[in-house]
Amino acid sequence: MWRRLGFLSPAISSSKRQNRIPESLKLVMLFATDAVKDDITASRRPFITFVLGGPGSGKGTQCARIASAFGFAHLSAGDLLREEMSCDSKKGKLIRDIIMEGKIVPSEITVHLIKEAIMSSSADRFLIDGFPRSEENRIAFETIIGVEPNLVLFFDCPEEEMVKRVLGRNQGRIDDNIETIKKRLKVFEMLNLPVINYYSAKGKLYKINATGTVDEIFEKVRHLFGSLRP
Ligand SMILES: Nc1ncnc2c1ncn2[C@@H]1O[C@H](COP(=O)(O)OP(=O)(O)O)[C@@H](O)[C@H]1O
Ligand SMILES: Nc1ccn([C@H]2C[C@H](O)[C@@H](COP(=O)(O)OP(=O)(O)O)O2)c(=O)n1
Ligand SMILES: [Mg+2]
Repeated sequence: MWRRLGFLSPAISSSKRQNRIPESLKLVMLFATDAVKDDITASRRPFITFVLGGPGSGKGTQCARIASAFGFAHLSAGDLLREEMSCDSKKGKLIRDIIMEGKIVPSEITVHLIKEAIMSSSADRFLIDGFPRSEENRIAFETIIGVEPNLVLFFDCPEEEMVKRVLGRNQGRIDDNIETIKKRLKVFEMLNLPVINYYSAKGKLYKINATGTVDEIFEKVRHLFGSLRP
């Protein structure tokens, strides 16, 4: 199956940028012992799908459809961070400032939130929406949670369409403005494309053209998940 996905995913031009792992994350990785990993993987091996794509490419919209049609639990990294951001704490303020700037929150914070969400769910299949957004995110997940995704979806959408959708989103998000979206598009290209290339090379990537109506896009997604039987 994965070989087939690899065949379906055309190679994406690679980024020359290197992502550096910060010292703080190296420490977390050092202490991510097997005992910690076993929290999630000892009694079960959930089917994990990462859902990637630029801001406004339709990840959240399609995840909601996949979750209800195929029984996945939908974990949005952005939603988890926004929930944490609403806390009146130093960490909440840090997350708010980073999101406003269109940058990526330190991986130890995001992976911790995802880990808690997986552990408090009894689901056997997860959509992890908007993660990993950088090589640092990806490596932190693999190290701390100790599993790799079974499948990676990439919603490929032209920039002008993404900008139009984000500006029309109307959900009161602090980052849905033209200044932040411009920064987010740069960050997407610099940090997220290398992750997409990584999974493409591993034959785990399924690239979906994200233009068209929600129904048209979901038809392609439905076809993929219908053939999976996770
Ligand atoms: N295929 C589509 N065509 C037009 N608008 C869309 C489509 N898919 C999603 N949208 C709208 O675009 C906005 C961004 O979609 P969303 O699912 O939040 O994207 P993402 O999670 O990738 O940022 C939302 O207002 C959503 O209703
Ligand atoms: N893995 C992640 C996911 C989101 N974030 C932060 C930075 C992102 O710009 C914001 C919003 O992410 P979210 O996935 O909700 O955004 P979109 O649905 O793509 O518009 O959250 C992060 O730092 N790391
Ligand atoms: Mg989203």
